[in-house]
Amino acid sequence: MCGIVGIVAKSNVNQDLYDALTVLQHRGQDAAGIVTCDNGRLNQRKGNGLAKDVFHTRHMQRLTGNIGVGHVRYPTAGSSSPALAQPFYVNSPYGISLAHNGNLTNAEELSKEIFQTDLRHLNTDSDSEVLLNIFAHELQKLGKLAPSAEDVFTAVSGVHARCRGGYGAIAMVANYGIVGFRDPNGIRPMVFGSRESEAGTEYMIASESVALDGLGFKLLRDIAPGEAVYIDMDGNLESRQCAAEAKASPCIFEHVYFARPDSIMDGVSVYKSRLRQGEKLAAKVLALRPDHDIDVVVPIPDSSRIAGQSMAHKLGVKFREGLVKNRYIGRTFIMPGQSQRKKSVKQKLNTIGLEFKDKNVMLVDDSIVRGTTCRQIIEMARDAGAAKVYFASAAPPVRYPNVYGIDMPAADELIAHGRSEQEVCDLIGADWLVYQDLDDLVASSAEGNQEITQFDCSVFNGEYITGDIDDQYLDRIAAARNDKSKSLQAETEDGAGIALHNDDAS
Ligand SMILES: O=P(O)(O)OC[C@H]1O[C@H](OP(=O)(O)OP(=O)(O)O)[C@H](O)[C@@H]1O
Ligand SMILES: NC(=O)CC[C@H](N)C(=O)O
Ligand SMILES: [Mg+2]
Repeated sequence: MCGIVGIVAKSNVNQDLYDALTVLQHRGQDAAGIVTCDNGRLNQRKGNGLAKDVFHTRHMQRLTGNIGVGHVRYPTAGSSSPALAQPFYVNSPYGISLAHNGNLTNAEELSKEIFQTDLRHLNTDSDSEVLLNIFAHELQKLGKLAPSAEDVFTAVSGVHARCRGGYGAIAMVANYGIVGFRDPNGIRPMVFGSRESEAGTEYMIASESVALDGLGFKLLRDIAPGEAVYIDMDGNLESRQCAAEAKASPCIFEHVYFARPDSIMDGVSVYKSRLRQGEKLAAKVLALRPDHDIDVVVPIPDSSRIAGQSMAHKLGVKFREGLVKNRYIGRTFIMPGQSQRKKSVKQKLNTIGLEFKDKNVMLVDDSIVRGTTCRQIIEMARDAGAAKVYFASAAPPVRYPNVYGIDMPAADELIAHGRSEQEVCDLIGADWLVYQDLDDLVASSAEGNQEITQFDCSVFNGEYITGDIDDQYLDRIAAARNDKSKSLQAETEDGAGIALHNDDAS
């Protein structure tokens, strides 16, 4: 669930790429990178941190060129080392830089193929480096001195044939153009848009439409599942369906949590989808407890504000912002370690006492994943004098790992895994817990675009739409990426800065 962007413009793209990354920052806080191409030379800056911390004026000045790609990272494979910051680069063929959002589920097998059959070297354990090398190999084997749009599309078809999982990617072929492509299920999102300049039409491809809005690009449309969109250096755009079989199954968790509400994703307004989530949740509350005694609905900022508002309205009770967020703390869920997440909740949110004192409060959050947030907030609500503390989740219980680009690899770290709703309620210390039904969540999104008949809901129902996920795979990723393994990895990572892509302190 990273943020990716690519721009083909008529003048330097550095500032626009930077601005787009800051708009996409909610998708990844761990590392950021930009690569531009100027007269055949690539300029690159990447490192750990937020976009504003990674790019200084001196870097921006050197990131010249009318074409470039950018990335903000939320790690879902490999470590958090600067060596895994993106875009990744490979010199052959042509010089390709790639920014990836998602997760390949067959990266391990592909790594072997890349070495043994494709005769290529991988320097990290990032699945994105795998994706880049597969794309590069598929393009190289066409043996062209200069690749055409057709060649690029053939290479994307080759990627579809070999890579499994969820991926949205933007690749820049030095001196030739930029291609954006999605996996055949369109699990991860991607849109493109255009902007008119005096010198001609400019294009942007990005994870979310908010990146286009912020920079004056007009949303043209989503890239379809399995489709690729290629823009050459002169600004000629071509698109092609490259997958043998494509069927939209976008990740519903984007609508729950990841995406910004002002984005339009696969034709669905994320804002409206969240409004509908709140209405349906209220309908469930009214059905279960027609004589409820809720005095006030309080959202847990930020992501549940919209669902909280529509829920309160439908319930006919007051909506109050009883929790204030420290805007300088990032999103806690996408932080890499549990201790960091836990500490950040208290630093991030504080109660306004009068909204809790002697009241029956319905707290609303978009989802409960590890239970880090809700446990602490319920405690805070009680400390603030609430009479009763009810809790509503705009998403159903998260019970299964995600394998498509959300870092929820270990089932036993999910508070609802193997537990009934009542058990979760007891664990988090609420007086009543109500979860959204999955059908209602799906309807909240599907009502925004009737053409999408299926969503990836694997974290709620354990059904993995790519069909290649078995228990052994889940055990493997759980062992490799649970919180304990990640903190051990972080401790032993002192040498990481010495990898090929150094994070120079300059
Ligand atoms: O059950 P948990 O493991 O705590 O995860 C769920 C919480 O994490 C997210 O908030 P986050 O602070 O990341 O971002 P937000 O400010 O966008 O709500 C999400 O909105 C929930 O509040
Ligand atoms: N969240 C993502 O999209 C992550 C991309 C890639 N799998 C990584 O870990 O770097
Ligand atoms: Mg939240």
